[in-house]
Amino acid sequence: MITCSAPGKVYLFGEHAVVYGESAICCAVELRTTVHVNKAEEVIIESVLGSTGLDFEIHPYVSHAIEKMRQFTDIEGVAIKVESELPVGSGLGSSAAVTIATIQALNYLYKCGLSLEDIAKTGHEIEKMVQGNASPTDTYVSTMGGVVMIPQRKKLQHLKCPIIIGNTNKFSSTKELVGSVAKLRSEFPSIIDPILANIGQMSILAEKYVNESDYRTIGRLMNVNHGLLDSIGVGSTELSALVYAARHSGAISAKITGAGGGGCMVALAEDDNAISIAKAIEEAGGEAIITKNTEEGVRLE
Ligand SMILES: Nc1ncnc2c1ncn2[C@@H]1O[C@H](COP(=O)(O)OP(=O)(O)OP(=O)(O)O)[C@@H](O)[C@H]1O
Ligand SMILES: C[C@@](O)(CCO)CC(=O)[O-]
Ligand SMILES: [Mg+2]
Repeated sequence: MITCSAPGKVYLFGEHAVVYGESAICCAVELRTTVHVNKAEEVIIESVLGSTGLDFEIHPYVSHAIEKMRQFTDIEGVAIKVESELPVGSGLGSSAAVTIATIQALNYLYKCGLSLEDIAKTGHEIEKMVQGNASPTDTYVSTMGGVVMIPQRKKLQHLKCPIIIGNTNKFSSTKELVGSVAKLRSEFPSIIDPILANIGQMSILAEKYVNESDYRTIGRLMNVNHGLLDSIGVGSTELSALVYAARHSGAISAKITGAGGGGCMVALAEDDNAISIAKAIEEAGGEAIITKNTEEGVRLE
């Protein structure tokens, strides 16, 4: 049996805009998806979503990963078991983490010799296929770990401050939210395109502050990014409640992370106020997770 794991992520800047080629800065977090694979008589996929064979409805990412890996090797039957610390469909990159961990586990099991770059690229192709339109961000950061800038594929300085995630526990489908932004953009290109370009500029400006570990300035820009995400329709009452609870309890910054709609927000904290921010998020009706940036991308367990 081979076991691999891959991390989830939070966006400091640039979700949605990155789908249209703008820049984003994304940060791998210490919450991982673990995938066990073993040769078997038939295809069996087991996860919190159920137990299936090759199934593009219930297990689209894992099923496409098996199909893609069939381009490199002969896979007859395989038993795949997924365990995850990441909430499903919540903006923390659960789809990318399960995809990347599955590809790497199959890569080891069948000795395909894929490099990390190959794995990130194959993962991106799968996200595009399932999501309709997808940036390479989530799959790249899940493969490489650290803090990365996309589309430049540049590694930035490790983020040392505590990261607080607030989960609304309201499911959000990335495919649907990416579709709703596409619709808004096609109706009002002269309004929406400059907003997306502005978000991209924020990432370009913020690169320097990330590399200098200037969390105050990063935070001020993240708050602006939140407002722009709200303006393109990916906010919600529940997300706003958690964002403002975090800010009022002393967070350096608080914004939507990932596709939005429901799902999660992210706040940056000082070393000494992470717990009080987490409490404020819980009091506002969210589920709080205190985590940090990890340099560990996909790995063999
Ligand atoms: N533990 C898991 N086991 C099996 N499939 C999973 C698991 N976690 C996520 N998935 C797959 O990923 C889908 C959710 O992906 P989606 O892109 O909508 O949300 P996300 O990746 O959590 O958020 P975002 O893309 O905004 O970061 C699920 O419907 C399922 O197909
Ligand atoms: C909303 C989006 O920008 C981030 C999802 O985590 C979609 C993508 O980049 O594929
Ligand atoms: Mg996803």
